[in-house]
Amino acid sequence: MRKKSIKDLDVQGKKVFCRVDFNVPMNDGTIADDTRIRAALPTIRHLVDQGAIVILASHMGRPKGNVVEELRLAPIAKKLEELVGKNVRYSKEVIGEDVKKQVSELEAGDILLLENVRFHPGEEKNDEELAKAFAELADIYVNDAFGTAHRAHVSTEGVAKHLPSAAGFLIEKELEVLGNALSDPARPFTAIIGGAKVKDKIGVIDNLLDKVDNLIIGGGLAFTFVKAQGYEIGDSLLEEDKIELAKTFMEKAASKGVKFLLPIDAIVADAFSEQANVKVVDIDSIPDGWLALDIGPKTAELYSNVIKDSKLVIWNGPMGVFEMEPFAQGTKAVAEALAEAENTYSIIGGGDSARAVEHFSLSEKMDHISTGGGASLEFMEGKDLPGIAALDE
Ligand SMILES: Nc1ncnc2c1ncn2[C@@H]1O[C@H](COP(=O)(O)OP(=O)(O)O)[C@@H](O)[C@H]1O
Ligand SMILES: O=C(OP(=O)(O)O)[C@H](O)COP(=O)(O)O
Repeated sequence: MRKKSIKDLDVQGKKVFCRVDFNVPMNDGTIADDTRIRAALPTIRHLVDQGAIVILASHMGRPKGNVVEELRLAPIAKKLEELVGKNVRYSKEVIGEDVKKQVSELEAGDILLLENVRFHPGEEKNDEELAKAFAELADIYVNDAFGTAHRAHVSTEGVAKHLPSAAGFLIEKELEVLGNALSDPARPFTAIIGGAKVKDKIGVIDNLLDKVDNLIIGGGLAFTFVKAQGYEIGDSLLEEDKIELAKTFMEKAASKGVKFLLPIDAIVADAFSEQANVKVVDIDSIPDGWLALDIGPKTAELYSNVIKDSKLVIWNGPMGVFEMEPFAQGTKAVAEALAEAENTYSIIGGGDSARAVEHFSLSEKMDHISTGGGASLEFMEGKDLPGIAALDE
């Protein structure tokens, strides 16, 4: 069912409580990457232009209900001011008398940014009292925090139950792009799954096998599959209790005619370190005591060719430990193949893959970089995202 859009609302003179995802990477008090702030600008600008009184709420990091000085949103307010070109007020409180007073002083087109909502112990517990307190500040709730849409917290879900609600432009765009990709995919459709979180990604692999033509596996999670193929993997990442499941996925792929691509060679190291001894080995020759930390050059070439022959590619999770130079080549090769593939629509599923693409200065060449890692994964798994489910239809 289509959710109500911010476009369907008359917000002139109305107080709008708008949840955004300003959970940006910080480096010594400065914003290391403002992508998520920029991604929320269309909604914020629309609200300002339509004469709404804009109350913005976001989390940053995981302060677990405590006030953590380094996680205050003051630098975000400043950055936002620069980006929207107008004064942004900032409250050092999440909720309370001071917030109420500040809200009462706002006029149409004004913006107030509340303090990091996760400083309040009620936020992540989806506390009803906090939901009511937020709702009392406003007339309308807009959710534009796609990156946090998979969390059922007060500012993403609870508050929606107390106010008329709608989705912002970023959430709409993410749902449209990801939804189209999955419901009516251009073919050949290839999914690339990498990274380290085997447990988190098992569900999505199962679900994707019903949709894709090619499933490419890389990163640390590949080695549970390599082990399932019967090879020794040394000290590489392994989820012992997922080996049997990995086998069933390979069988499912075979029975569905889905090409299931696993590394055929790897870069192995004798320690998890940039200074380690490193060599390239075929996948059946990972030495005892060594760790596979990247796909090898033959695998990179194989994967690149499949990418270039695809019409649609979704990518979640790096191919190796790209943060360390000796293990960055596989991820770089995949990013470059996507950048060069002119007839391929590329979707990057947030998180570390987005960071990797940025790291190789290839972001501009991608068709869609999702602002949500976990959220885009849960969406691809076919799960309902609570932050979206709670919005009015
Ligand atoms: N072969 C590997 N062994 C161990 N860690 C790996 C390997 N390949 C990739 N990684 C690590 O996986 C991490 C990202 O995993 P994950 O969080 O699952 O991805 P994402 O954030 O894109 O969803 C990166 O920090 C990377 O260093
Ligand atoms: O950065 C986020 O998620 P992501 O790393 O999965 O993209 C979101 O802001 C959600 O943060 P959370 O995982 O602490 O709830």
